[in-house]
Amino acid sequence: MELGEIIRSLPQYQCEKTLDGIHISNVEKDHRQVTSNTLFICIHGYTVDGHQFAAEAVTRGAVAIVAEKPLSLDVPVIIVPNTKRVLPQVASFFYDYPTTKMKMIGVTGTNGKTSVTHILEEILQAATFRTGLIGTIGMRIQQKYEPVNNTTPDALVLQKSFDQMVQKQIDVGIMEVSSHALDQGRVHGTDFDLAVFTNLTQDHLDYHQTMKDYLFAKSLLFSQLGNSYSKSKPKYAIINIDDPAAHQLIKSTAQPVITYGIEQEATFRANNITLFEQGVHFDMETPEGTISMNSHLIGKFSVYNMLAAAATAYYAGISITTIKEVIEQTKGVKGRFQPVLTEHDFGVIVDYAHTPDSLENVLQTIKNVCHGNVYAIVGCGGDRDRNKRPQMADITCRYADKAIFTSDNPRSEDPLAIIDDMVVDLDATNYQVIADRKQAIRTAIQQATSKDMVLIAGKGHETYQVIGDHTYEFDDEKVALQVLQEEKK
Ligand SMILES: CC(=O)N[C@H]1[C@@H](OP(=O)(O)OP(=O)(O)OC[C@H]2O[C@@H](n3ccc(=O)[nH]c3=O)[C@H](O)[C@@H]2O)O[C@H](CO)[C@@H](O)[C@@H]1O[C@H](C)C(=O)N[C@@H](C)C(=O)N[C@H](CCC(=O)O)C(=O)O
Ligand SMILES: Nc1ncnc2c1ncn2[C@@H]1O[C@H](COP(=O)(O)OP(=O)(O)OP(=O)(O)O)[C@@H](O)[C@H]1O
Ligand SMILES: N[C@H](CCC[C@H](N)C(=O)O)C(=O)O
Ligand SMILES: [Mg+2]
Repeated sequence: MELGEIIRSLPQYQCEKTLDGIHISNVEKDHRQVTSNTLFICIHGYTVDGHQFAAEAVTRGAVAIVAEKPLSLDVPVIIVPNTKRVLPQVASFFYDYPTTKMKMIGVTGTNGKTSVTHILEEILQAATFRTGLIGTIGMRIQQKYEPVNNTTPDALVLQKSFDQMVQKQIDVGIMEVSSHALDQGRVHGTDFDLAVFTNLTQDHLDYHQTMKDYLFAKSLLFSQLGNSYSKSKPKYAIINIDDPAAHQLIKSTAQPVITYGIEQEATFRANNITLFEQGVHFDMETPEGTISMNSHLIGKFSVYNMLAAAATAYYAGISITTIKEVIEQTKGVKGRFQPVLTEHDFGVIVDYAHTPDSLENVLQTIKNVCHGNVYAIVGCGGDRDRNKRPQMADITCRYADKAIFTSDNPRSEDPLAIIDDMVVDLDATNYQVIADRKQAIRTAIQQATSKDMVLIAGKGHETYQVIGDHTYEFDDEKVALQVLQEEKK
């Protein structure tokens, strides 16, 4: 694409050199990715200022630079007021607005995004749609996951991925939309058709400061959902009506609202819920009548995820019959209430609960089905929301018979200092501190006896543990299996 074509699409810019005759074959914001004929965009980040890499980008092949200030370089330097706002504009223009060429589903909320997007992927694939998925576990176009740096990557990575999806004739893009992404405009330029809200509870207060700011960030997905009614590309906001934030989100959007829930009247509503150790039964009210559902997924929170997926799939054009069939078959996602297969008479569950609400839901679910003692191995991530630490410790001690506080990903923090933050005001005494995660898992497994259940919370699908500057291999499921074997239990 010609540089002039890209730059003239911007509302405001200045450049002293001619833009003509320069061909752009790549756009980058990281100088390490620059190749010949790249347009390099300098981003002033949280950690470093990308302007300092502009000269190196030119050495590597950048033929033009977008910046917020003059830089003395031999290539054209296009000055704009704010490169962060320009990035999504250039990205979607360069890749020719790929999300207008497929159906796009965005799922936001504190908990349940990965779970809901995966159920949706299964339903859509069963209905023979070709799907592209982006989220915490990675990106996958139809089959294999590729790693992504963020649950919701930046606009450039996103638009490039959507372009790949269009090239591969993907019908529906499904993605998790994090509050950080909404706040930073990573999804500017993404034309969502269905925007889904799971729930809002405390997390990320290190970043958003207050719950009001956190809610505002979430609401952007709904306020930015289309700007006109369109027959060819109808838009829907799919909202969990039981969540206290629901009404604020409904007010944020001009598009038709579809509700789901358990407590309140809703378009998709679950009644007569029976929770079992092996799954859940419920009746689901739908626009086509009530159907009975039998699922392998566990816990009331999973009912919410199934309702969200069902409502979204229905308004994406899938039949109720297919929705029911797939939901009844699905076994869930790696690391979300995942049983570790043991031949022993106690259960071990790996779960990604890393917020107070998710931990409470999961422990409540285990408590309801466990006939012995509940062991919970819980830690909190370093360099993340500190407010949730004492809450998570308190919840653990309230539900578990025996709590073991350990390390999650301590990152740059002292593991014991994180655990201190967790237990500092704790009145309960039914806990032990074992900072070494493997040792914590071993201790619980050594102590567990018939009918007990051991919850290993916080890291779910993760295959690593970040301690200081090092990333070590660590997979809760594998470690649990190894310990079970070593302990001959
Ligand atoms: C706080 C935050 O959101 N940071 C994001 C931000 O990083 P940053 O601003 O620190 O970037 P930076 O390192 O200062 O770099 C600035 C610029 O210089 C460039 N650069 C940098 C170094 C270099 O050698 N050369 C170079 O060109 C960079 O490419 C960039 O353009 O931009 C990066 C690229 O888009 C993101 O990967 C990064 O996410 C970090 C890793 C992160 O941890 N983010 C978390 C808070 C987050 O976003 N989490 C949510 C999930 C939440 C949930 O699931 O609940 C998510 O969506 O992942
Ligand atoms: N609807 C829900 N409500 C509350 N808790 C849930 C819900 N769904 C899942 N959980 C719990 O939250 C954990 C994380 O679920 P999931 O990975 O689907 O959420 P997420 O929103 O993608 O999280 P992240 O923000 O880290 O990407 C699960 O392991 C489970 O413990
Ligand atoms: N998306 C979540 C992941 C947390 C996972 C937990 N294992 C941790 O490292 O804190 C976050 O950024 O808060
Ligand atoms: Mg996720």
